[in-house]
Amino acid sequence: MVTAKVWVLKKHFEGFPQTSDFEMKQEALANLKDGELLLESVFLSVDPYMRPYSKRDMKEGDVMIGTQVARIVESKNPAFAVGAFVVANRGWRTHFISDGKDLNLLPASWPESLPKSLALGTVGMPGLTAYFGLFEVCKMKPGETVLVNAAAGAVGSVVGQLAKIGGCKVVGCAGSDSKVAYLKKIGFDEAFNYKTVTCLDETLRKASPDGYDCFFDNVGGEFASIAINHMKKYGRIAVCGAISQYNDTVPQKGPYIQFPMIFNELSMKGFIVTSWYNRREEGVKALLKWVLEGKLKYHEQVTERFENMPAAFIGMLKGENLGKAIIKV
Ligand SMILES: NC(=O)C1=CN([C@@H]2O[C@H](COP(=O)(O)OP(=O)(O)OC[C@H]3O[C@@H](n4cnc5c(N)ncnc54)[C@H](OP(=O)(O)O)[C@@H]3O)[C@@H](O)[C@H]2O)C=CC1
Ligand SMILES: CCCCCCC/C=C/C=O
Repeated sequence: MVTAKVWVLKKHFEGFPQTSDFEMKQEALANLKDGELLLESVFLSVDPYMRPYSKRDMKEGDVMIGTQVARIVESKNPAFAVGAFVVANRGWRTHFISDGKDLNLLPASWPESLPKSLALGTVGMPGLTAYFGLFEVCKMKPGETVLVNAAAGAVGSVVGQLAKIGGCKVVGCAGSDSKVAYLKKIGFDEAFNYKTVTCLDETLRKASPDGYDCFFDNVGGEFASIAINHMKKYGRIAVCGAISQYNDTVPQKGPYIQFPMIFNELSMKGFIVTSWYNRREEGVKALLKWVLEGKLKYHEQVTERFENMPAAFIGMLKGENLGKAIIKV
């Protein structure tokens, strides 16, 4: 019999998550029935959505939500061979049993040269968020100027590079000078540290005096309120995330957005990446191709050991990650 380690939400987060809000437990897994598989997590993902979704969808004592790349260690299902790797959505667990219906096999064409953890990042959910958010929600066109915040993270770093692939000028910001240097290295035309600029309004104007056609907003709050005034006529805003607000205990009061929306005839659309998953295969194929061609660079912030998942999650929310935050079990 296999015993899985799992992390549960011991206490709902109040403000910034604390390690004491989590508890590690053990779960005895039953023997496999016909049609079932036993899987072990190899890489797990910590993502910002876990913070707002924990409040919306979880109760205390539930296993933390999340995805993993897992290896099939035992199979009583002829459609799944032992040794194959899958992406699963089974939460913070070291091992689990599946009937195969909720698994996505890694593409057979997955190259040996690429880490399988990319299926949780650049070639996974965050990469797909950038792909559909930029091409479908922002409807980015060649020659335009794109603004993205949280640009050195899992989604933002792909947004900026896809904008370059698509023939745009790209401006990004991040929370440290080393992240800014990374953005320049991967091809951003302009990049700045939003924590140290003296005037965000002036910095945005200087980076693109004519304004922005597309704004891929990962952050919300004050940044978005200022950036909206820098949109060009008919500009498009993809409301992807609002990480600056996820840990607020008192909702922020923003300036009101009607004036720039009306006078510049802007479009602003929120989206959830999974609504585009009917085209998941197309997105994965495109992202994988660009990675293999060297046009789409990636960086992963790998935390070793399942035991360190809460620390990795909290660290990611604090900005300790460059690129995708990953846990290697
Ligand atoms: N709509 C959708 O379907 C999806 C939305 N998202 C959203 O996209 C955003 C980025 O996600 P992801 O790329 O996975 O995460 P990241 O890898 O970018 O990690 C989060 C980053 O957010 C930045 N950050 C944290 N707090 C603040 C703050 N107060 N102000 C500005 N930046 C902050 C930090 O970088 P720094 O050092 O630069 O501050 C941190 O590294 C999130 O808002 C997330 O919720 C993600 C996936 C799908
Ligand atoms: C199967 C994983 C689903 C992830 C959906 C993420 C949506 C994110 C919203 C904001 O961060």
